[in-house]
Amino acid sequence: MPTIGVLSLQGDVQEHVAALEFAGATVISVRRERELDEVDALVIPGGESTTIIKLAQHFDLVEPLRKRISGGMPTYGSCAGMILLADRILDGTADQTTFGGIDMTVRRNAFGRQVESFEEQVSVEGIDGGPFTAVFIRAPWVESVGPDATPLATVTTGPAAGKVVAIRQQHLLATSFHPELTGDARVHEYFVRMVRDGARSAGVLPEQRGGATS
Ligand SMILES: NC(=O)CC[C@H](N)C(=O)O
Repeated sequence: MPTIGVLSLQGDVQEHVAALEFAGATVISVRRERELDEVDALVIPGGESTTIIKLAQHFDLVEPLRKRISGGMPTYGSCAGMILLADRILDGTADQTTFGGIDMTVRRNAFGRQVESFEEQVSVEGIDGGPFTAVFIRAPWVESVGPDATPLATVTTGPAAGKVVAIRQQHLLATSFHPELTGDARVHEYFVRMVRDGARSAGVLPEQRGGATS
């Protein structure tokens, strides 16, 4: 069973922990580099990207995180987590940086001030069982996608129709919305499968993990 960390600096950490445990992962909180060293994969929660990056700087986590993310650690970011996985951002604060990893430009708070929060049915490529009730809370969207990343979902109605709200690049996954808030664990199950598949192809599971079936 893979150990998945949830970056626990700020944001809806507990909701991700619950969804990952439901999806069959062993979960730990990550706030220190030594905790990061223990995990096979990481979730960056929704919250406030400016606060998360500041706290990551405070805890000397930025470079270790960049190294793990670019080195192949499966990582999933929801909402603020999506912003933090973007190689480029728009409408960030003056000095706002990210961990990067996904070849995309993300616009913060893209859905507009009036629309602080809304729901929409969104189908995600590669995830069966019908559309998600996607909850957007001061959410980003993906403004443009580079050649290395693959969009998995777009908004279909309203002024934001056509905007990408879920994306994957190899071992990295991001959604503008918060599946951790709706009791629908399919995105987390998809991520746990990504972690297991990656570990298997790297020869880490199941042989070097004691042969347990996973
Ligand atoms: N729900 C969220 O994670 C909101 C993201 C927030 N607007 C940010 O810039 O980080």
